[in-house]
Amino acid sequence: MTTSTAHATPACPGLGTTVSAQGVTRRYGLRAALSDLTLELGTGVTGLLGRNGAGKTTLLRCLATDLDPTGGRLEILGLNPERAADRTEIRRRLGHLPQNPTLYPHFTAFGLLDYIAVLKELGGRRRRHDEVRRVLGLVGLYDRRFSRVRRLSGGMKQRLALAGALLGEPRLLLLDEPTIGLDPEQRIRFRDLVSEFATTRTVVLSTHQIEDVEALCNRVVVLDEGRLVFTGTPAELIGRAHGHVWSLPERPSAGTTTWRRPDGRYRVLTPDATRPPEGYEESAEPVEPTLEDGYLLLTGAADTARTGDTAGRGTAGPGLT
Ligand SMILES: Nc1ncnc2c1ncn2[C@@H]1O[C@H](COP(=O)(O)OP(=O)(O)OP(=O)(O)O)[C@@H](O)[C@H]1O
Repeated sequence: MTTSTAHATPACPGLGTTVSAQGVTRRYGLRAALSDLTLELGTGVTGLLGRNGAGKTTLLRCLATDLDPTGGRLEILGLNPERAADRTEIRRRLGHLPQNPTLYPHFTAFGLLDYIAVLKELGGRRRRHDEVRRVLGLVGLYDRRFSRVRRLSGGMKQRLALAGALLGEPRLLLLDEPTIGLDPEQRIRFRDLVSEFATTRTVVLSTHQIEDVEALCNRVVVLDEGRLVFTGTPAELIGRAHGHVWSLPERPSAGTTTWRRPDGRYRVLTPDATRPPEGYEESAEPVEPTLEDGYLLLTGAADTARTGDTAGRGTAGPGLT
């Protein structure tokens, strides 16, 4: 299912709605970081994609009740974040890993999570400590629980911040670029953790790592300049690029998104038409598209790469309707 701007979109069928946004707008001064966003999300992992500045963090911050929309209506976990009592209840039930989490450097890993658990009002001392140990185990930092935060590596700090978001088993988990700095082993561990977590809960994952979206998400939302330009399954986004990807024996003269593969042939993404680039009708071989191809076509980035025109946004790919 695809939408250009403000069309209602169903959540995962049969799995209930966790987040409902109706015409949500968020302005910073005159700039609209989110424009008239209508969207419903349910159980599972939703991948939030978009270029730098597309509005992903702004959307997550609105869902985390950290920012108020300047227009439209949000419903989160059946509650209205405009009402103070509801807002408190939403905050009790959500976990948020922000883009630049604040981690007090002189705390130990355990002490920091315990501090967050106190703020989250997670029961008495014993229950709280059990919960802290549980999430430390989930992110593979149990052995480092007595290390000072400042002595942890970048990837470990990221995992510690994730553990903080997981405290209390939130119903809604908001993750802003969570896999930055993780090594491959930890990234797999992250996928395992999030995919299990999302069998009964809602996860919204903002990322530039398209392979994480392919691996984890049952739903993809693409933002472009604050507008919703796609919502659907990963397979539907890949489907956008069918017939647009080719393998050629040489770099085509008319530029398009391309690179030289290890086998010496050039992988080419043609934004305009589902036919081989002109002059290569005989030698072109069709290539199975990836999610990245669908995304590049949708956001017009394939055209931008071709022209080298980073400001030229008038050449949107065929997915923009
Ligand atoms: N506090 C702020 N004050 C003013 N403008 C802001 C503020 N935060 C974000 N913006 C602007 O809002 C727009 C959306 O920013 P946002 O951080 O939501 O994008 P993003 O998709 O998360 O980007 P990235 O992928 O780079 O993290 C951008 O134009 C940005 O410059």
